Amino acid sequence: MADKYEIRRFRAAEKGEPGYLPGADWLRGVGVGFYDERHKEEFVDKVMAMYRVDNRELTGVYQTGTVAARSLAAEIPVATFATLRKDLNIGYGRQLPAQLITAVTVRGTHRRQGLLRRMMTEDLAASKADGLAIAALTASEASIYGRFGFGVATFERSIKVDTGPRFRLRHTPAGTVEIADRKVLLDLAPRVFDRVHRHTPGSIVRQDAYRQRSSGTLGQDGAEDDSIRCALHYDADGAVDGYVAYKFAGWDTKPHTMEVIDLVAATDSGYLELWQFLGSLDLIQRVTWAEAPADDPLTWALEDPRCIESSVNRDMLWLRILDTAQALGARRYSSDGALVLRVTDTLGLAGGTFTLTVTGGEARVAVASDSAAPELSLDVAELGSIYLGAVCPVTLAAAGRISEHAPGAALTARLMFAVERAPHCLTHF
Ligand SMILES: CC(=O)SCCNC(=O)CCNC(=O)[C@H](O)C(C)(C)COP(=O)(O)OP(=O)(O)OC[C@H]1O[C@@H](n2cnc3c(N)ncnc32)[C@H](O)[C@@H]1OP(=O)(O)O
Repeated sequence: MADKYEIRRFRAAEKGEPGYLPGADWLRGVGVGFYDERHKEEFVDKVMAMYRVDNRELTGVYQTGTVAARSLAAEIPVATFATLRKDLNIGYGRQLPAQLITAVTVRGTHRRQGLLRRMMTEDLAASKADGLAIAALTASEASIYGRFGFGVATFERSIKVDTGPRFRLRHTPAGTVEIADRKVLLDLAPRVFDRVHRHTPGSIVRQDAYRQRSSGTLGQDGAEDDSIRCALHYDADGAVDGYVAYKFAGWDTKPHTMEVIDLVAATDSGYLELWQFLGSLDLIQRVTWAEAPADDPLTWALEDPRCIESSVNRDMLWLRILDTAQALGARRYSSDGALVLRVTDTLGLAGGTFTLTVTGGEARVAVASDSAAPELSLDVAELGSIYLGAVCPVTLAAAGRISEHAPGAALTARLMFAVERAPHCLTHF
């Protein structure tokens, strides 16, 4: 493989800057991998400008020999991989910088030759060497990333809400909702999201694309999207503390449907009041949202929870612990206790035996000798799964994914790793 392919890594650059062309070719490679239509130049320019704001590192794998006649040029990578660094809320407002991995593609004609493995293992090792304790991704298929030590850590679901006469919430409004021009979200969306991020375990700081998409500045083909609508929630003092960006599915869609593009509320009452607003829209009988929380207060606020038709919970955020002692030490815990954990890691980054002692919610982590008797043994992927409190260690033990050597140790882990409110990640990347 070494002589057939060359790996290049570079930072995203804007139009007019030296790295722009390789970036645009790289984006074409991503489009080939995900079966996208060829992007218009306006779209590419906007995307590269956003990537630059996020300081994305782009990795491309290029053919070194002569490419087949009339096939895609050698400058279009046969494999792509991108990373950016953003903070992850690990519970109780604590933050850990995470290596976010995205845009992973290998062209069908070059697959199963180890290109993904090479890009992934090199990147994880470099991230650890850089001092990061955690990496994260969202997966196109659930069968790919476990082998690299990633475990499912948060969930989401798609919902269809019947907003006909039976839609009634048990909630007395504390604030108000008003319609606004979509463009106000360019400025407001990051500010509202920042408040949500600080109190939501599992939340990841958003990349620049979010405010652009929610405000309709970046539509499908890069043009403005005038179909995006926006409503703002104001608290009792008149300050904006929530918003919903939404889109009408058209008169031909029956029942008449409004699609939520982004719904972000910094307070519990703001969240319910935005739903009251959506439920009150005249001529609309259904509201859909593809990224709703798995554990959703809306369900419990509805007089008739069966207004919600929901998909099964889907895996959303996958976590990969890179440094076990650092990751365990960074968390605040919900219950005091002590555990000896044996962590296995086939990539050799985060394995070992660790004692975790929690007093007053604060952790002390020590590396134990491998001869120390573990109370729980688990792969690093399962450690990633239980880390944010959304996956129950007792269930993983029942599934044979965690071995419990001391009776009750999995329950102790469950109580310790619990977080202050349901984890949810509103950031796809
Ligand atoms: C974070 C994200 O961006 S998610 C998006 C992922 N990308 C896609 O789904 C786009 C379409 N698919 C692809 O581009 C490619 O098939 C990829 C990226 C999934 C795999 O790339 P490849 O270079 O073929 O993988 P590679 O040869 O390195 O295989 C590594 C290992 O993963 C396994 N593997 C690869 N793809 C899959 C898959 N889809 N399902 C299950 N196992 C897989 C291989 O069998 C191999 O296993 P082993 O090392 O234990 O023997």
